[in-house]
Amino acid sequence: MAKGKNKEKDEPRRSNKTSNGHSKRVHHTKGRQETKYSSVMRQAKFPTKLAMWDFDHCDPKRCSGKKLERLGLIKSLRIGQKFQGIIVTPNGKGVVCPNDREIVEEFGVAVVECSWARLEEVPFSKIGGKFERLLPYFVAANPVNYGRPMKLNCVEAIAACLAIVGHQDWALELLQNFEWGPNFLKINKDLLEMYNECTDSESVLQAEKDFLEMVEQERESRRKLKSEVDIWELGNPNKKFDEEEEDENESDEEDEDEDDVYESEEENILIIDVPGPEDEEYDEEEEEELEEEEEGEEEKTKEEDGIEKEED
Ligand SMILES: C[S@@+](CC[C@H](N)C(=O)[O-])C[C@H]1O[C@@H](n2cnc3c(N)ncnc32)[C@H](O)[C@@H]1O
Repeated sequence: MAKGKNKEKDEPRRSNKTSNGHSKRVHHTKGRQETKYSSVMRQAKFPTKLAMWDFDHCDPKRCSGKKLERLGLIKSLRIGQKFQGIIVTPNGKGVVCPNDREIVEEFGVAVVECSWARLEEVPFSKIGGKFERLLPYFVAANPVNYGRPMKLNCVEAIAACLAIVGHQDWALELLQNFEWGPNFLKINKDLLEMYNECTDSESVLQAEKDFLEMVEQERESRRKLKSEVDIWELGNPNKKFDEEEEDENESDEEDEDEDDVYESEEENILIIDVPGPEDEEYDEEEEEELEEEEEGEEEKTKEEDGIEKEED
């Protein structure tokens, strides 16, 4: 039973045997009788069958498969037992596609609850079934692998499969059992819309390829744009280095620059010296600092001009 998170509504009492013929465990918590049967009822209520082969690799507190099991939404399968529905597995051949809808509706979805780091320990030949599938590109929303592509946990993998075949409602129903869950559908909204328009595995793979190419192109043009902007913001680099050399010779002034920040006594403003490429902490992305440097440089030039004129 999930700790204090049992959201099950009161269910009508039924036989005290589970679907496997085992006796239902009964827990007495704070005067309330909680039975495993409510879980069984929930599974019966979920619109399709969900199953997993659980290899007990993961911390039960963080394992999404185990949580689904505690909620009675998923059934554990034995090694050697095959599954008739769609099996979302790293061992899959094709990818899940909208054409899988009927299989999902009739026979359900299964996953392999194991650690990503211990996949080689999984006896894939002894589990699985006729419809083993990979998932196309998705980004994980779970706290363990947040933001990482492809490494979905079990509930995300099942939800992704349900959503691809057009059952976003079922996907959401499942994900809502996790605080972060609905975010999975939000961050993958565009991808899902794209996959929903496909038909078979090939068309999903093509959509995935187009999407990844588009992302790469956007990344490339952002990179180009940024480097152009940086060049303009830096001004004339030759001029900058000449000036720095001159500054180095003026050793008295240099002491004031020790922390790269000093105060202009005349105008009482902070002038920040932006580190150059030779400085250890130089960061190309600090655009704001570069802007301030330009302004600082202008101020400095004005000051120096003023001094020279006075000396003249
Ligand atoms: C490796 S387990 C990790 C489970 C995790 N410990 C949890 O809490 O859910 C995740 C399972 O989800 C399914 N899965 C996740 N991402 C997948 C993908 N890109 N392709 C196929 N199956 C995937 C597989 O069944 C995989 O074994």
